[in-house]
Amino acid sequence: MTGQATTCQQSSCQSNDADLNMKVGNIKHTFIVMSGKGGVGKSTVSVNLALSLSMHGLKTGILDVDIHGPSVPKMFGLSKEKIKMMDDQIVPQEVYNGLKVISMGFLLNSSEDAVILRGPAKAGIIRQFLENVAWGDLDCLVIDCPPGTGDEPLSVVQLLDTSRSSAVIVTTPQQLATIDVEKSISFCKQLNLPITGIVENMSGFICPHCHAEADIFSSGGGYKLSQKFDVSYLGAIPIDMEIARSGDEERPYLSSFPKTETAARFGEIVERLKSSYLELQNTSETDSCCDGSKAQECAGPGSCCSGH
Ligand SMILES: Nc1ncnc2c1ncn2[C@@H]1O[C@H](COP(=O)(O)OP(=O)(O)OP(=O)(O)O)[C@@H](O)[C@H]1O
Repeated sequence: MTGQATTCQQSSCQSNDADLNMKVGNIKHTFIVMSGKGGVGKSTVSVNLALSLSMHGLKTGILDVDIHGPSVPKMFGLSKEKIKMMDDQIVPQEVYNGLKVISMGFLLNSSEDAVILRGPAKAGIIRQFLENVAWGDLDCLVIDCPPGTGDEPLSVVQLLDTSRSSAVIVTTPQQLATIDVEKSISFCKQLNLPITGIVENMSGFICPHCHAEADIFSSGGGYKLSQKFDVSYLGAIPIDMEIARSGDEERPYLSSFPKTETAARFGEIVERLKSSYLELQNTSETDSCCDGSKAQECAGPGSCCSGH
């Protein structure tokens, strides 16, 4: 463990919620990417969705809170980067024309370093990544969580305003993975975190030669889950050898293959994320009064404004 990683800055942990709300207030919406199971492609999906949102003109950031296995830096070719500070603030790395990236990996001396931290220390680091990063004004922040429903996703949800955040749940099609996703859905429901929808990754394999599709890990598990729990289905990403290769070559798939069948599948998911983002923006605008209070809470003319 590195000295930096272990040091939970007490002053920051104890800073008040108003500070955090003000900073996070510059981020219009946060998509929290979760999965019940490890290795289902959550980081791959997070990285490519964040890049695509950014390429669609939304000011976007990605925060990797996978404290024990941060893979986002490698996927952007940023493995050697370290945390940069300016005026007491952490400065995010910028890639692909303005996509902002922060990862626990930037605190490690090397990717082989093991991180041994208990829950409260992890919560302190996650808080700093939300509070002390110069994110600027963002339309969307994508948060890549470690698998499961442990300390990291719990801290993220507790620190954020759930009216401006929602979950994107990634699964593979097999029953074993979908059983674990049920736990993620239950986690969101218990914490009142809205679910934007489910993405089924590694859903079938498109042969690069004959273009026939084979269901190697079966398919449809994510869709069935969405029906069972009345949650939106965002779409499916096939097994694609170029996705695996891109990860190894330290670049996001969509940066090199923007016009393939797989890219089109990512595009459909991003369109759904964008619609959900715009819908939520409209709702919050019509819902809020001139002083920032909820319209329903406004006592009407002569109280905070005369607009109702
Ligand atoms: N659709 C896909 N086609 C081919 N390979 C994929 C696909 N999705 C992910 N992979 C590969 O699977 C491996 C695991 O992906 P990734 O690291 O994104 O999973 P994860 O769920 O974030 O893992 P972890 O549980 O460790 O956080 C990577 O090598 C990645 O390149």
